[in-house]
Amino acid sequence: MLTLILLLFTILISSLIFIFIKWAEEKNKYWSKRNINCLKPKLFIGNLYEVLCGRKNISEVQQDVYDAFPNDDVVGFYDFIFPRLLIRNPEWVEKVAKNDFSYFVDRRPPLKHVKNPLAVNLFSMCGNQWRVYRQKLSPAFTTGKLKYMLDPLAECVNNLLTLLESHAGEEVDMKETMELFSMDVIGSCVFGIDPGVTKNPNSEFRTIGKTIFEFTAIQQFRFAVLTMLPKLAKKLNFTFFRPEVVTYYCNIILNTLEYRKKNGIERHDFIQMMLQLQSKGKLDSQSTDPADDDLKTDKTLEGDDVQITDELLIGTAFGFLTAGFHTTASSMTYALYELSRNPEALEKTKREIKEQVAVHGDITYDSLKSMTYLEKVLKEALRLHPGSPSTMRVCTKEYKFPNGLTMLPGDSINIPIYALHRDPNNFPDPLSFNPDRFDETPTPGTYLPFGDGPRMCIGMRFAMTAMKYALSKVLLNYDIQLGKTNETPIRMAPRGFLNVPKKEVNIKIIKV
Ligand code: HEM
Repeated sequence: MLTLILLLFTILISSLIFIFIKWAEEKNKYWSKRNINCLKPKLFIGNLYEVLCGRKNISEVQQDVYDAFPNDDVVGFYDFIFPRLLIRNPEWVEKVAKNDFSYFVDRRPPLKHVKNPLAVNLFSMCGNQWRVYRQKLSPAFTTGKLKYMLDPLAECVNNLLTLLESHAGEEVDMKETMELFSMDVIGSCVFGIDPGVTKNPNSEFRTIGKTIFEFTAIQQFRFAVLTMLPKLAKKLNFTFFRPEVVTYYCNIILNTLEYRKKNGIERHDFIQMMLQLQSKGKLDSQSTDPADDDLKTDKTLEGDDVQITDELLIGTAFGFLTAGFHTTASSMTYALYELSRNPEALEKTKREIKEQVAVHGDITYDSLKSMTYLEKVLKEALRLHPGSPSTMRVCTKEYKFPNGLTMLPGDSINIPIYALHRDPNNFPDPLSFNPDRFDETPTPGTYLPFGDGPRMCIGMRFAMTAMKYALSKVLLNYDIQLGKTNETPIRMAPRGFLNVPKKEVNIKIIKV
């Protein structure tokens, strides 16, 4: 009897495993059935094998797929079991991100099974809710508002200079230093507190913040379950962020909100603007500056509304932290790294900064605006090392590409930013650092460090201002030389969603 039960049990388990494997094999035929080229995916992990075993970063893996089919407009990619259409043709990139945006409004399908205040933010919002909230939030990022943001930024830059002062004449790990600076900026300008991260790298804001971005094997497993089996994830009470992280950031915002409301305190930062949004329903000042044109949104939605709850404010601030921290830190690190390897570009940048300081008396908002070469240096650093490997869109209504290829609601699209930036058809001699290539505007759909279209990075202007401000102050005070102990070329950390240097990036700083 026991033998029979064991036999039946073995047959049952084997059949289940067989069905599961057949199901996964079927998933891996998605692109071949649609006659779209792709590199052979592995069972359950798709094209992510080299990422999961730590050999390559997701940008490099997507570039391999992109480069494998140089004559195709699109190629197939498998993110675990999920098929994504990777777009190679820049005109089609423009269609998805900009011209036919109404078919591709969302970044991902709605996160129906996620119950977590930190998940409610602009990045993950969908449809009309996203449109309305983006429209409400956009004025916070206009040129006019950013000018005021220089006050809290100045404090962070001073702390950075104090930190560098104590290491003058030495090799400094810029990866670590810029991460500290970037955390200070988010703490001060977004959360409205003085996180003291540059002064004390072991502060709670930094140590807890660091865990958000750790992509350990357990995190990878949780992420895989959350994305592939969201219902099971809910049953198992899985969240992407650990409960103590959620509690910590919720408390900071709630305490700041309460303190400001109670004491009538006002400060030039994002939390203040979000408080205004909560009390008045909108932010004052609609910008007429043409530089703010990309922030213009859909006016027809002015009648609709999104309730600005405390939960939404918490999610927004946390969203700014996750979207802005690593991207800003690594862009500055890469800019300094490239400048330290390119003495001519470094000299030109330093000369421009000195000239502008002579004209304006100091580093001001207007002097930063006039630093056009520094801007090109940052643009070129962002071309070679974009913070984000790619960006996503999901098809929300049936759509046909010019060759007749049909996208169905739910089909997922990937715009491979890194691969597009390194394609010699888009940028000749793509691996060389040449800021002057930005004397001409890149072909639309080829250069997207901040994404493109109505859903592009809302923090772009803030990030550029913060980076220009800090870099100009650093280069006004220091000469820089590439450290002797770096790996060349520096490699990207293989795990995680963003392009971050794998190891330290040492640069010698010499006081001038
Ligand atoms: C160098 C720094 C940064 C880079 C390279 C960067 C890059 C990006 C990219 C590629 C996207 C996706 C855009 C798309 O899908 O078309 C994005 C979205 C976003 N970024 Fe940034 N970002 C940076 C800094 C920041 C900062 C400092 C903030 C906040 C203060 C921020 C907030 C956001 C938000 C909220 C979104 C989602 C926008 C939406 O869906 O409407 N980013 N960013």
